[in-house]
Amino acid sequence: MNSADPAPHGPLLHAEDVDVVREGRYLLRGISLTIEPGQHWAVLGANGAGKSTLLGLLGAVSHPTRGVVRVLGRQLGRVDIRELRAHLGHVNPRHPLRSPLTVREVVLTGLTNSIELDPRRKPTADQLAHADELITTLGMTRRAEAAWTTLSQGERGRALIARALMPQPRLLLLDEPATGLDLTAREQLLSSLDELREKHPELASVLVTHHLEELPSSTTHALLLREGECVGRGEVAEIVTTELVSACFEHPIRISRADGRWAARADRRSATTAAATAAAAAVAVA
Ligand SMILES: Nc1ncnc2c1ncn2[C@@H]1O[C@H](COP(=O)(O)OP(=O)(O)OP(=O)(O)O)[C@@H](O)[C@H]1O
Repeated sequence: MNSADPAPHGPLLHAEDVDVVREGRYLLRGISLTIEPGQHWAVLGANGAGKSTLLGLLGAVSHPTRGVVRVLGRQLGRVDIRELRAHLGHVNPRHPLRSPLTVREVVLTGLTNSIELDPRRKPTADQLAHADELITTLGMTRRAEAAWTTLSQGERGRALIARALMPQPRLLLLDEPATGLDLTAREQLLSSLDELREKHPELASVLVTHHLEELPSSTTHALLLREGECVGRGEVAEIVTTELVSACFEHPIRISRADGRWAARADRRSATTAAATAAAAAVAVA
């Protein structure tokens, strides 16, 4: 792991009673979360629930309005966040690269956390070998020499995960990594994540999504957000349930799990019952 690691022991991340207020509006309210090595969190919620806002805090990109966030033992607001970011692998699906770097070169930019290659920094033989190992883990060996500009969205996603892992971070943050992928690309991405987590048991991750089908089977914990507030938080089997997910999305949803993966369907029976109850209540009020 990274040699200048500021907190080799203890939780990787600890947020306590955090509020984020922007323009007088609560984007997050009273959020607490502790992430230990080896845990793989899913953050779920409807559009606008505050998932990306939370990921911004965890990635030391923004600060809480109230409450405390400790990333690798360091409190946000009291340390140079650029230093902390070097220990976090943040995968931004809107990576702004325009030039035709090869997949291997893109992965190597993870060493300097830059968009383009830094011509002054030649990678060492060990770093090149590490890049190739990550490319293999992410299933991109045959595309290692391909230019970024020619990659499909799924290939770009996997290249960016390898790039984020280049500095050997302890925490990997993934913002909707499967958005826009076709079925095969999504399944390849999720298998790569499962494999990665198996190979690096100390790595922790946070994956944001609004689709339960996009959760890798290696997910261990979940946090459900509704309008900036926590609806449930804990071990995935206790949180990703019909009851809590329905409350999170404010819609009757039935959750099923098969082969370690989750599926969500609108619960028509409950929807009909809910609509009938609402109609009866409206009649009663009238
Ligand atoms: N800087 C800001 N100032 C004011 N409001 C903001 C700001 N950033 C985000 N918001 C609002 O905060 C809410 C939460 O945004 P956020 O992007 O965290 O949601 P999300 O759960 O990631 O949504 P989605 O699933 O659509 O990506 C949204 O209503 C958004 O418009």
